[in-house]
Amino acid sequence: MIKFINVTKQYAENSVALSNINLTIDKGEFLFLVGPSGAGKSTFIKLLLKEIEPTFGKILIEGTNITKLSQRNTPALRRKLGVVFQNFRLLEDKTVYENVAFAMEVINASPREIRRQVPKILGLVGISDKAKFFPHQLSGGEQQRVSIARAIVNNPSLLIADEPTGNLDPETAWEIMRLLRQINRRGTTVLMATHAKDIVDMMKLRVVAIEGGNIVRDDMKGVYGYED
Ligand SMILES: Nc1ncnc2c1ncn2[C@@H]1O[C@H](COP(=O)(O)OP(=O)(O)OP(=O)(O)O)[C@@H](O)[C@H]1O
Repeated sequence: MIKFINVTKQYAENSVALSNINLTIDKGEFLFLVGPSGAGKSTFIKLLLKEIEPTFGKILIEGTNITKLSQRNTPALRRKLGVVFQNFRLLEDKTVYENVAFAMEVINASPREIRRQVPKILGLVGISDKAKFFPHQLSGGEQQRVSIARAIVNNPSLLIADEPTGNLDPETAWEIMRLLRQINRRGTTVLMATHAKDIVDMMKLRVVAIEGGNIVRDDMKGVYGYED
């Protein structure tokens, strides 16, 4: 469903963030993206989100070459992608329910669909009892559940998680991992960039390691492979 074909991203003349990357991610996979700081992980994610454009090469998402996509068609692409960040990025002046509903409002879902879908997703991520709370009234793990709910409420085919456990204690981090794996088992492809060695080593899933803009490892049932 995702293909990077000879993708290079050069920010400046002497700064190549990704160098001739070729990678295929199949539908339903769970993939960890690892590598030292500055390796190119965020650049990889920004390219998928079309926040930046590759210098060379193309990126296909479900057969669509996103590098060729017009601005008019970019929202349709973004609908296929859900994103979760380390620092949650919830709207502080909206309740849990409203945060998730808002993601549906911006794609013009009907009020009826929203009333039906939001409670269902809050249930799925295990946060129904906090629907009327504001983000500052929630623990970090609960806030991350809300941000996951928001990311999946429009049924994206790919969920991108950029360090989703980075701000959580180990126990809460594992709860979030169980949730991401559950969402993956329901059919959503998951791409997770992380520095969480224990999690990567325990889960025995596909691991792609980037160093200096190159893919240096791509293993099924891989390991983290770094000491930090
Ligand atoms: N806007 C930019 N302009 C110039 N160089 C950049 C820019 N963004 C990133 N880079 C460079 O590209 C390289 C890859 O950066 P990137 O942010 O993708 O790394 P990363 O693997 O996500 O790191 P981390 O694990 O610390 O988040 C780095 O050398 C970085 O300095």
